[in-house]
Amino acid sequence: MSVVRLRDVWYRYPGGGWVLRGVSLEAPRGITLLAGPTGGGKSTILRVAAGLATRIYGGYLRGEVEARGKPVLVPQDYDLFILSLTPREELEYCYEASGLPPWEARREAVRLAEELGIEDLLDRRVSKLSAGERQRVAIASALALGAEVLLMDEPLAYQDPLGVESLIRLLRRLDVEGVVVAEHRVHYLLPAASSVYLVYDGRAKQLGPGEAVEVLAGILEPGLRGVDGCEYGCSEG
Ligand SMILES: Nc1ncnc2c1ncn2[C@@H]1O[C@H](COP(=O)(O)OP(=O)(O)OP(=O)(O)O)[C@@H](O)[C@H]1O
Repeated sequence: MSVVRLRDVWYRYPGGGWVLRGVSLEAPRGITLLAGPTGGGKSTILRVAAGLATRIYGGYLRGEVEARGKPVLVPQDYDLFILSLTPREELEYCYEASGLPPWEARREAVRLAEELGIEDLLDRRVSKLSAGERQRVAIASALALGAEVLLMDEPLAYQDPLGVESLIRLLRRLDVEGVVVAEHRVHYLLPAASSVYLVYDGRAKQLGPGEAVEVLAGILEPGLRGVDGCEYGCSEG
């Protein structure tokens, strides 16, 4: 059963040509990796899956888009996503926006912060947090908004290897239906992925465990071949 399903989806931004040209994909539970060359359409697929493409950018969309539960897109630029002065205010605001009364929003904000290990950040200024800390807050905000399918655009950008490992551990244990990640640094995510799509030229092609390393090494990361022969979905924890 897929958590996100696109069927023959075509999309173009206002005034432009088609940037998605018949995308069909099914993201199962767990982490789905969208990889591919720059400008291939990864971010646009996330926007379409989140139901934001035509709402925010306009343009023209056709084809079928379904998500199991509420999809929330965490964009690469967290400053566009986190609107409050402090994480506490942000989480309370998101919970209230999801329909909780203020007293419950206050309680849930603390509970979620503890769950994600960001309770120490609650009363810090968002503007003074590191990129990695802001990312945690953005993920928490998405969950507080009721995300059941988390869509993440290049979450590994600007993260050091330790930050990457801890983010991937977090993504694997989140209580959501599924996570769809657009990412260039594929070698970190391949072992954690349940499904991998190569996105290029407005199309998406599913890559099986046996071919992902070879194909992505050819296009994105020549070093992949040398790292190990790990097939995706192979590592635990
Ligand atoms: N807001 C926009 N308005 C018009 N065209 C856009 C817009 N955003 C993206 N595009 C175009 O859509 C195409 C796909 O872009 P998209 O950002 O989805 O690719 P991507 O695979 O995520 O690229 P990258 O890896 O560089 O982030 C590109 O040709 C891009 O120029």
